[in-house]
Amino acid sequence: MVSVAKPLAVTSGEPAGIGPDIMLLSWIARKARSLPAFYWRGDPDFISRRAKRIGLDIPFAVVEPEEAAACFSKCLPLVKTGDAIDDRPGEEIEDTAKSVIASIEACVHDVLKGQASGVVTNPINKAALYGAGFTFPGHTEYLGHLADKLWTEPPYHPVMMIAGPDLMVVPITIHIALKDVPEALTEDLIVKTATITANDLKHRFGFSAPRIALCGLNPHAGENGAMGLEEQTIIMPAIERLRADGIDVAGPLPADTMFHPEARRTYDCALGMYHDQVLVPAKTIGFDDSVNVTLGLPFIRTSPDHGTAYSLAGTGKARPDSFSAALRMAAVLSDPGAI
Ligand SMILES: NC(=O)C1=CN([C@@H]2O[C@H](COP(=O)(O)OP(=O)(O)OC[C@H]3O[C@@H](n4cnc5c(N)ncnc54)[C@H](O)[C@@H]3O)[C@@H](O)[C@H]2O)C=CC1
Ligand SMILES: NCC(=O)COP(=O)(O)O
Repeated sequence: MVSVAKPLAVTSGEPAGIGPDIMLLSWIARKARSLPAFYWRGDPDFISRRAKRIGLDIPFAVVEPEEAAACFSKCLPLVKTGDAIDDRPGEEIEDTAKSVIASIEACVHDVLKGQASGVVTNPINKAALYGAGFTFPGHTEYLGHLADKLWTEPPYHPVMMIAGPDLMVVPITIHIALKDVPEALTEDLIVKTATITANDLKHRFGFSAPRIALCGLNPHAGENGAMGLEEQTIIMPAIERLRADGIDVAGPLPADTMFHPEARRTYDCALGMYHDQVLVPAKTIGFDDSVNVTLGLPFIRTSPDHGTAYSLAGTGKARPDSFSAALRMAAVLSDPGAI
């Protein structure tokens, strides 16, 4: 089993989604999958009903975070958080948003208090949270906000990475409409994101000299300006600044030819100009073993690379692989000597 100094704090995620299922299935397979100790923050009655629904006979222990590590090998530790929740898989239930957000916030506080080694988030239904007044596009931005509010050296710039054994990618703009990408893409944003990525690859992931590849924005990386100018006016100047800072950067490269196996061997992490440009190849190549990890934060946060998959919730058919990988990665990042 991978060891952690303190257990990992796992958020409830969207109760109608597969988050509860993959967490339960991971605990059941904790030994076979070599998982670190963790506890789940949410409604204990809800999770025990979900376990029964998918045919799992799990001993639970309702505990405080500091008691979780001691019982993890025998019982699944639950820390009561938020309101009572009905178990209605696949159905959007009103009024759960407050509890979903409370669970994220409580897990972050646990890390701040030294009771948890990191936060592993379960998928949320973003639209449902927006409907309840949540003003952040996703966890990544919300966790950046919490870091700014709670830690001592703001501002933090959260960077989304999808990391798998065969491909690591970072989208430079994240949760914004495609039409807004050219406007949002600036030389400073590229330099900041690539610098944080290179730094975390070195200090958290153990790459001694990380090689970054930057995608172009336009087809054929602009074809010398015939298909767009952003490569020349924004991306190339950013690359020159990064190189002047000693960062190994290639690009701007045509995104359509960057992800075949031979091309992938030439870099350690690909930075795309927008979400789908790099998340499509990452999830196509490594859907089950990739992890969403937030760089640039003063604490460790990982997550499975997928969403709530409503149609699988409560069926026992959701694969827990990416969630288990997120637990292992959080353990390794919180203590690179853990494995
Ligand atoms: N970190 C997070 O909180 C994330 C949340 N989401 C949210 O999830 C919701 C649904 O998004 P979708 O784009 O449909 O993505 P999704 O990842 O939930 O589903 C995409 C496809 O993959 C399948 N799938 C996903 N996880 C699986 C698993 N563990 N085992 C087997 N099959 C699995 C689903 O059944 C579906 O066919 C949205 O509300 C979105 O906001 C999406 C991505 C990340
Ligand atoms: N497609 C990945 C994704 O949307 C995850 O977002 P976040 O909630 O981790 O910020």
